[in-house]
Amino acid sequence: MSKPVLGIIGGSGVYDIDGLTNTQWRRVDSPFGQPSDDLLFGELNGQQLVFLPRHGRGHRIPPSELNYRANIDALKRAGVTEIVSVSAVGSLKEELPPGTFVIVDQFIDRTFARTKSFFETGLVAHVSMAHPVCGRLGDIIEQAAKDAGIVAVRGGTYLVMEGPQFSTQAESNLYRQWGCDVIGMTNMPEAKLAREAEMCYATVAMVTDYDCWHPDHDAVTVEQVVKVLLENADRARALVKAIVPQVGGRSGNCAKGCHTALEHAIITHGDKRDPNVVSKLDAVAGRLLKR
Ligand SMILES: CSC[C@H]1O[C@H](OP(=O)(O)O)[C@H](O)[C@@H]1O
Ligand SMILES: Nc1ncnc2[nH]cnc12
Repeated sequence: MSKPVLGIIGGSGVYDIDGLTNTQWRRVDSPFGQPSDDLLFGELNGQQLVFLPRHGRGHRIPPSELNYRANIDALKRAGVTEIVSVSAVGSLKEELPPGTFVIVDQFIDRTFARTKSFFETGLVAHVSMAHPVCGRLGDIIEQAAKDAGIVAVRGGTYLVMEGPQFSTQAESNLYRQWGCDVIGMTNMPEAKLAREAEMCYATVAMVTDYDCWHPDHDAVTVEQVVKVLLENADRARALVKAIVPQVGGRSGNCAKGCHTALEHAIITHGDKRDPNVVSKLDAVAGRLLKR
């Protein structure tokens, strides 16, 4: 049974969390390489919290070069059990204008140039991604938004593109035909790796633009994204503050199965496992591999 510790992965425009006490930026080493930055450890109203700026402080690292494995592994080593991703996204629907917060519940992963699993030759595992977002954490975010007086749309499909260039209009229209709601570049393989590491994962997507499909709006620019993010920074901060106390209330493992996702996922026979691969997975899968 894991003690609940909230980890926040801050996306574009979110490079720090204010209002924390007992703060310390601490380097956490990972066998998968360098995380995006040091981790910020702190407390919010007596509740422990760990923060990681996804692109590093100062936004140094593009989506395709992020070391997603090191980021999730480092958060796991830091004791994090539930991850809330805060991400800027483009809107693929008229009714989701810039400024809307969406509690995403599905992803379509169109990325192709990233390492997507902690597992490899020498230790093979297949986890379920049918429900990529923890519904319990989604409930917590929804309730926290209500408590903080923030309107947030529950549910939505996030199309994850490779980037770093924004989409062509043909691509944007295709994703709209697929029924996707929002588009971004980072939440995959992050969500897949969080599942493999048996951590709850949920996303607060902050709509910053209409991508490039909308006849009445110019195509997205970084300038526009940053402008809308700054306008919404106070609401994002208030939402995080409201989430923290609710995460602390969990007792026992996540009822949605996030903390036991690997239970029946590892298929490589005990005598065929590569000890080098196994040793790197001490944090991610140590619970099962030490047996
Ligand atoms: C600065 S616009 C494009 C950039 O913003 C989003 O990042 P994040 O998900 O970390 O907020 C998007 O995915 C792109 O990486
Ligand atoms: N339109 C867009 N496409 C991809 N990522 C984004 N992040 C913010 N807006 C975006």
